[in-house]
Amino acid sequence: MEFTKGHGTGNDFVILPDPDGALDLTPELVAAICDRRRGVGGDGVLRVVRAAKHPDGAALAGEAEWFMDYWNSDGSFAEMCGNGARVFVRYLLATGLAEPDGAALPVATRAGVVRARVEGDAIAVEMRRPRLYDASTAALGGLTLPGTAVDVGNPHLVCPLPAGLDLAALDLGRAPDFDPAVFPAGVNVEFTAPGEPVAGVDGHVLMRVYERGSAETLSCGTGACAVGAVALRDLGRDTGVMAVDVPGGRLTVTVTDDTCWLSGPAVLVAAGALDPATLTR
Ligand SMILES: N[C@@H](CCC[C@H](N)C(=O)O)C(=O)O
Repeated sequence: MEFTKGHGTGNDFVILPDPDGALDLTPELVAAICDRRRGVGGDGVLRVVRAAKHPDGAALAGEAEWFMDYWNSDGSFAEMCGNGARVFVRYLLATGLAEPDGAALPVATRAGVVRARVEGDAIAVEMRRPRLYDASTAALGGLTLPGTAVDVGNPHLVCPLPAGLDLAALDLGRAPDFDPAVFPAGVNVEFTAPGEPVAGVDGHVLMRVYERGSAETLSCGTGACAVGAVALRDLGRDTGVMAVDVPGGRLTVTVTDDTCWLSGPAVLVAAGALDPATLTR
């Protein structure tokens, strides 16, 4: 089985080319591939499959040639992955499966079609505008932190830390508790703190994330969009540009009236072949 390894601000993925949807990908195999000691290692898997050849992509085949079949490292599915979409597009362009013709490149996902463009070294993806829909809480190490539930195609809970709490000192070695009545399918939890002023943007936020299905990661693109939208609301704004710093680097989030652009580096670092039989033995 051929694979390529890539990452966006340290959110890393194993990319599996499967144009005709012929791979027998199971949750067990995905978890084995993502195992950082016995497998290739990654926060998730991106299967590159023609939309027409995947049951979840077929309805979108008229709008996008390629479907991003995203899996978390524990073998669960997610509707959307912002950094994954950016790395997916980097892969399509690097392998010639898509041409950088100046127009936005459509990619089908379980959360609908997203559109990507190349911005110098960065790849930007246009997703749905984050929908802030509820107040909720996350509990972590004896703390109960109020937050905002946000739908970015997948579920998020954004919890700004109270003054005096150190973002870097949070122990994200175990999952935060959340209200399953608000998040029946689980949730990605972002913890945030204000950043120093940055030129050229409307605000700057620092974030760490505990991802549903992947534990703490160095970055989460949809999480950054959720954080950007909450920070803009807290500034009294509907739209604007936010710099969101994650442990793996900086993402730029632009919230417009209708959509949200996520921009940042997307890099392919290795390629090879793996033997599923040895991984699952
Ligand atoms: N890291 C991703 C989000 C991946 C999916 C998430 N863990 C979920 O289950 O919703 C991103 O960059 O958006």
